[in-house]
Amino acid sequence: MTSSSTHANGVAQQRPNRDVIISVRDLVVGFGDKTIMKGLNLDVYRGEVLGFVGGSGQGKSVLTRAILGLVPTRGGAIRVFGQDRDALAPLERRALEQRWGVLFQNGALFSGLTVKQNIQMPMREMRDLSQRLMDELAMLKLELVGLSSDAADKFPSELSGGMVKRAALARALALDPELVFLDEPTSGLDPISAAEFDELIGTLQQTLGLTVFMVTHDLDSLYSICDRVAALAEGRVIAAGPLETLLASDHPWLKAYFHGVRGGRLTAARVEQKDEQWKPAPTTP
Ligand SMILES: Nc1ncnc2c1ncn2[C@@H]1O[C@H](COP(=O)(O)OP(=O)(O)OP(=O)(O)O)[C@@H](O)[C@H]1O
Repeated sequence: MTSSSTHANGVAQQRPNRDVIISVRDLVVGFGDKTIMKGLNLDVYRGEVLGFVGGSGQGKSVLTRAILGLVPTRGGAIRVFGQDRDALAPLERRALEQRWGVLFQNGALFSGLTVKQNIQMPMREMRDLSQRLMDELAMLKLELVGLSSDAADKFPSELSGGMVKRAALARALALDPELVFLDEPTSGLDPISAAEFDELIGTLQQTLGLTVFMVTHDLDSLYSICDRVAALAEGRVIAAGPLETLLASDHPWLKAYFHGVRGGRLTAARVEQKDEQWKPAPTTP
């Protein structure tokens, strides 16, 4: 089931159909005597960019890592592509993990490897490819994320912050995933680089048909590329839906986030911008 909608940035696009790609039910996660997720529920639909927001330390990264199977859960169920990874045999789990790519916070590139070697790391682990083919694929991935071939033989320390993010995105795309997890992809970037990175994610999502789960603090990203937003507070998803729905919420955290001192300025500016777009074109006499 698909229908057309308008992206937050005004670009017409397909609304995500209702195929659930990630389903989280009654999830409980904790460390020691601290419970972080207290019965969390969330659905992520095929072909959408879901922005996941929440205060610092609320558990956004923990949820991402729980979905990826990197932290143990204490209760509930997580299904990705309809499969419960804990119930899978090792080979099936490996096949499932090849269907997603991850951009960890700050890129998490291996500092001792060049960009090309970083991109080839998942290929080496998961595929049996010749070096020549891996070299060609690495160059394609670099081009896809807007990096020149000169970047291939550089080490992460020789790259700018924006280039690190792009190289990390290229690595996340190494195995042609259907689903991509992005943990604060624009953090640490200046506003221009952040906007360019948002645009890149939006373009890739549309051209490659990706489903994107994006943890972010960046209000601009929510406005420009997210189809839906989910908000985390007190161990649960307190709201999920189009940004307009969250903007209208009375929940104290959402009100503070979107209409507080910093968020309020951006929200007002964006609403004004949208009003401008909605004005009818002037008629010629
Ligand atoms: N391996 C761990 N062991 C113990 N506590 C942990 C572990 N990983 C995360 N936590 C705790 O879980 C809580 C949530 O952390 P998480 O990194 O998910 O927050 P976040 O919402 O992503 O924050 P931020 O926006 O600041 O990145 C924090 O209190 C953190 O200290």
